[in-house]
Amino acid sequence: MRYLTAGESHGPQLTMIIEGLPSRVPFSKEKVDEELLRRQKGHGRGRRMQIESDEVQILSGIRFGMTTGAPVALAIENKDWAKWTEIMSPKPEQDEADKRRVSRPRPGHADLNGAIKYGHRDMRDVLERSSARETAARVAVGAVAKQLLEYCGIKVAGHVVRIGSVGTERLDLSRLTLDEIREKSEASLVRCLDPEAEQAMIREIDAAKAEGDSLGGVVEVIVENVPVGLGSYVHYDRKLDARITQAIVSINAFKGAEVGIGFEAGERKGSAVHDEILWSEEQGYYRKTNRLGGFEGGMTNGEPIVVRGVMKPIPTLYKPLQSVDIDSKEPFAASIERSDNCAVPAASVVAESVVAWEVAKALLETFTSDKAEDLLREVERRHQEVKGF
Ligand SMILES: Cc1cc2nc3c(=O)[nH]c(=O)nc-3n(C[C@H](O)[C@H](O)[C@H](O)COP(=O)(O)O)c2cc1C
Ligand SMILES: C=C(O[C@@H]1CC(C(=O)O)=C[C@@H](OP(=O)(O)O)[C@H]1O)C(=O)O
Repeated sequence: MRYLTAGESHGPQLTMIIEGLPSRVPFSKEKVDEELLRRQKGHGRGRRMQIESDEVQILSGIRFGMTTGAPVALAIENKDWAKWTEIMSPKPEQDEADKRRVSRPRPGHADLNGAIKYGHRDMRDVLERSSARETAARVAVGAVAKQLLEYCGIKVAGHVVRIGSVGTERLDLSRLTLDEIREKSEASLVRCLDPEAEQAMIREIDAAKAEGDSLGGVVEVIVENVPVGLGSYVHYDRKLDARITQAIVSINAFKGAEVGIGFEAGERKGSAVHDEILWSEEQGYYRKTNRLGGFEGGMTNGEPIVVRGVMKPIPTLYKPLQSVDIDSKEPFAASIERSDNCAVPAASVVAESVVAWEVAKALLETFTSDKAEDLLREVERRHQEVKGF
């Protein structure tokens, strides 16, 4: 299974094609739209989110609420395009657009490297595609993957565990169901499960905004009821933990990812890291702890997948950063009209989506199926097999 996205931030639309989905996967447009709305929300978002009201258009591969097995093509309109038609015009008449050429690279963005790499003197040709607007496309694709996972009994939830200096304790998953995590994060303005931390995060976002500054943070994604043995130890590019962390770092502004206790493992002794193996008639094999976040040897071990990603602060600041004009080579202080000042809550939805995609893809690699019923049968068989193994 694979997907491609196309589209510029201020172009007419985002376009997605998903190939390799089995047939007969239940599909709801409303569920995709719900995910798109979740990505638009969160304290700290800028004015662009008041202009957009993301809604998916289904162009192929779905009939009467089910996938047909054909490629699924989706689109999301950019409402802001109406104001950008001239500047984003594909026609050769460039006079007006030329006057509005972007010659000032923004620190922390793809602008300068992208311009050098692709030979653009107008950095709009870089920034339009490098913009995180593309994450809307990935959430739509992830929402399709989530529906495939849901059909197989696999649940995904995400939440925010840090914004700036405010962090939360690690969750005890034996005391909280995934539905509760989803419910609580949904009720929070910053997708944080701890109400006290939520208030402190909001205060910190507001304070940074007042100073013309921005904030990053850390998000966590949990996937539950994953069959044992997705991914493989036999080759580097089949290790599912590696593919998931790659997917997280591929989200705009993400600078790192960890599985389970992640970097903390480097500080602890082995006995405080590895998860002992137990067996019972009722549960089959299980672990007392899940410090390794559901992975051993690049494969799922049946425990919940727990991954985190760290997002750097938004690079476009109201408090200008210094840069150099590529025409005059003169220094300038970058000024802006609008930007998010914290997009960590939105990014947690993107993180859920890319993780859901990777798990769904690995599921289909392990249990190759043309139709959804065959996939479900194989997944259930694996769950049974593990108990008696
Ligand atoms: C949901 C989301 C919203 C974002 N919004 C902005 C924004 O409004 N302004 C900005 O400068 N960067 C924003 N970013 C981050 C930039 O897109 C990103 O830092 C930039 O493309 C450079 O890529 P890199 O940080 O991955 O190197 C956002 C990122 C995400 C995930
Ligand atoms: C459009 C989205 O995010 C955008 C991501 C972004 C960036 O530089 O990454 C910059 C801003 O865009 P604009 O310059 O049009 O205000 C954000 O609004 C979105 O999340 O849908």
